Amino acid sequence: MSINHDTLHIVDHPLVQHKLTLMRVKTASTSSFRRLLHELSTLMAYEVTRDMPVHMVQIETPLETMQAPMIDGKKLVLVSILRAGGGILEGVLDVVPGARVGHIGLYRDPKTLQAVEYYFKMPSEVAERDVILVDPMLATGNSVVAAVDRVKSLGPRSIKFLCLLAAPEGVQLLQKAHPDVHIYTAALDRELNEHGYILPGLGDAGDRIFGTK
Ligand SMILES: O=P(O)(O)OC[C@H]1O[C@H](OP(=O)(O)OP(=O)(O)O)[C@H](O)[C@@H]1O
Ligand SMILES: O=c1cc[nH]c(=O)[nH]1
Ligand SMILES: [Mg+2]
Repeated sequence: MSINHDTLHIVDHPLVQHKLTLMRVKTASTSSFRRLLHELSTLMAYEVTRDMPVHMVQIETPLETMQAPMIDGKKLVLVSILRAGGGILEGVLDVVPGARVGHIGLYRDPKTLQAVEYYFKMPSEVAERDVILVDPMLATGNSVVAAVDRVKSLGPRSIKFLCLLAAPEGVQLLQKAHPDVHIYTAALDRELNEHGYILPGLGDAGDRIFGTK
């Protein structure tokens, strides 16, 4: 199966690419890794929200009355896949502070690489809202497919997935399971290794964000 590039958006802005390179370097400290992830997420938020609906409101400038566009941030639901999704969530919330937030706790079983759910908490109104799922890594795709399965059962209007790094295997799995979900990533890396880690990748995102291991 090949990749559908119509629903895969690689954010190739030089600032995004520069910061991603700094994050990949193995000697990057926990604090700089976390800061870069935050900055990168803010930049990528521009792309993933590009087609957000706006409505016109009447305002008074110092000189006259005009109709001007506004978004309704509350219509957006950000869903963070714990743990590592939290790093992206904070950056996106900086630019869409009114968004509602849900969390899904998932970890990969190291042997089977299947996603195991341990937490699920969503805002009360997800039906007919636009959802952006966030997690830095799309490796086998098992975690994001499990997350989309859960969120879809709540009837949102749309779901997008925002990550930092994607492997071809994970993109294909997500596109096969949920062809309607657009994927936004800073890079499409080469492949997975035998432990399901992305190559060349950046290592274990959760461990690098939180300084565990
Ligand atoms: O596409 P997949 O093969 O499912 O892998 C990607 C998942 O692996 C990582 O989480 P991990 O399981 O390490 O949990 P953590 O965020 O708690 O470290 C990452 O943050 C994704 O959620
Ligand atoms: O390379 C990988 C794959 C899964 N999860 C990570 O944090 N990194
Ligand atoms: Mg991890």
